[in-house]
Amino acid sequence: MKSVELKNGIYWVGAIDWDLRYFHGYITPRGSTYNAYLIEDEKTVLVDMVKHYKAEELLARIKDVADPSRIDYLVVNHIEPDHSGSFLKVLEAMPRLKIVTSPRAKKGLERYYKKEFDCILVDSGDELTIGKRTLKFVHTPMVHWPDNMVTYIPEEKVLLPNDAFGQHIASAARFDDEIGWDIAIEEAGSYYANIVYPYGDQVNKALDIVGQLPLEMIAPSHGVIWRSYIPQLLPVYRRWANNEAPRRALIVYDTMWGSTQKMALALQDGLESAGVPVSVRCLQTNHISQIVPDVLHSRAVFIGSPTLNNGMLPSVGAFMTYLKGLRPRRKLGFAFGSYGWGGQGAKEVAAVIKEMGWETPEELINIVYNPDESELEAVREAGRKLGAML
Ligand SMILES: Cc1cc2nc3c(=O)[nH]c(=O)nc-3n(C[C@H](O)[C@H](O)[C@H](O)COP(=O)(O)O)c2cc1C
Repeated sequence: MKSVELKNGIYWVGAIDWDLRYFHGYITPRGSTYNAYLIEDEKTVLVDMVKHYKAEELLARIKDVADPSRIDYLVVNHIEPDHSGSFLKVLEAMPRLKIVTSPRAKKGLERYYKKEFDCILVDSGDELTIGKRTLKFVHTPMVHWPDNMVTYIPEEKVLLPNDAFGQHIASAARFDDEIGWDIAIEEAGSYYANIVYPYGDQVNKALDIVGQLPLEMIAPSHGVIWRSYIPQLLPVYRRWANNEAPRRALIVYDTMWGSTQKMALALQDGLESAGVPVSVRCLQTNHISQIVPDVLHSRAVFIGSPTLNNGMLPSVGAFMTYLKGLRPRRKLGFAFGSYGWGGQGAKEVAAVIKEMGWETPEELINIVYNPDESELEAVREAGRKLGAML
């Protein structure tokens, strides 16, 4: 297994997970990578690791550059098992290694691996000299776990930010320009929407620091390494963190007998006639994790559910639970649906929308059984009205 030299003695030594399709509830059609980095200087440093079943691949790629037994430091930027799962095997192969991490990560490692570890604990702003180069650590708590930190190498202008700026892509390409902006940013958006979305305030704080650093390379822990598209990437991340979305609409719904679907399509019609580009996602054919990137990229979001047994459909319930946890803000939208006698489905959706603090010019549109043409026209009109407000 080969390593890839990124820059003067800095190597990618990670693992490629070609078969990964499910990542803690998130569908990953392109697979992923777990990126680890080796820095060769007077001291040899491994930054981050890989998932448990990829330990051998990590060690093989390290051996391409250095004898693992002479590695001096392991920097743990984040303890989540997709990065730390190989930790015990790494410690076994690297007996002289000293662990460099944050106090919170040390506690987390000890909980996960049921042992005490001697660590060099670093605070935000601390530096470690490894020869000609310096490693500078910046804590970025809750981007997206409490232990998160990033490592910066000022002499090389390289940032190793772990999960920030990541994307789930398995590829022979190691760099953004090898895969192209469109795929890299699409997957970065999907990653942001599914994993980082709730932490916009913390991302903004991290961007305030990162934005000041001279950057030639951002090497995250998943996907391709950013070297050509950094000037485009940082403003996009800032917009996501600020919950700024373009003038687009998303309609998400499920249906049992087609009535809520008719309403969804009438809404689409109304929005389109107001000149708003619309995505329509039925929960029978789209996984919730593939819909939330559209939430990120849409200023308006409409959610439809029929009523089943005094509540919303379970598929819509799962979507609402996921969505609420991701805390999307600055959205416009309303609930809609068809019902027979109680109408609680759309009402439950409306209650969650209210809880999320979205602007709702129409609170909800709830129609008994199969909508007739005049009712569909009212839905179309609501779409046109809201489209004009966007
Ligand atoms: C199994 C089942 C349970 C239902 N339970 C309720 C209910 O508790 N309250 C209600 O108002 N309507 C209930 N309905 C009626 C549906 O909400 C109604 O048929 C609606 O028009 C379905 O919309 P759809 O065509 O978009 O699926 C139920 C329908 C089915 C099939």
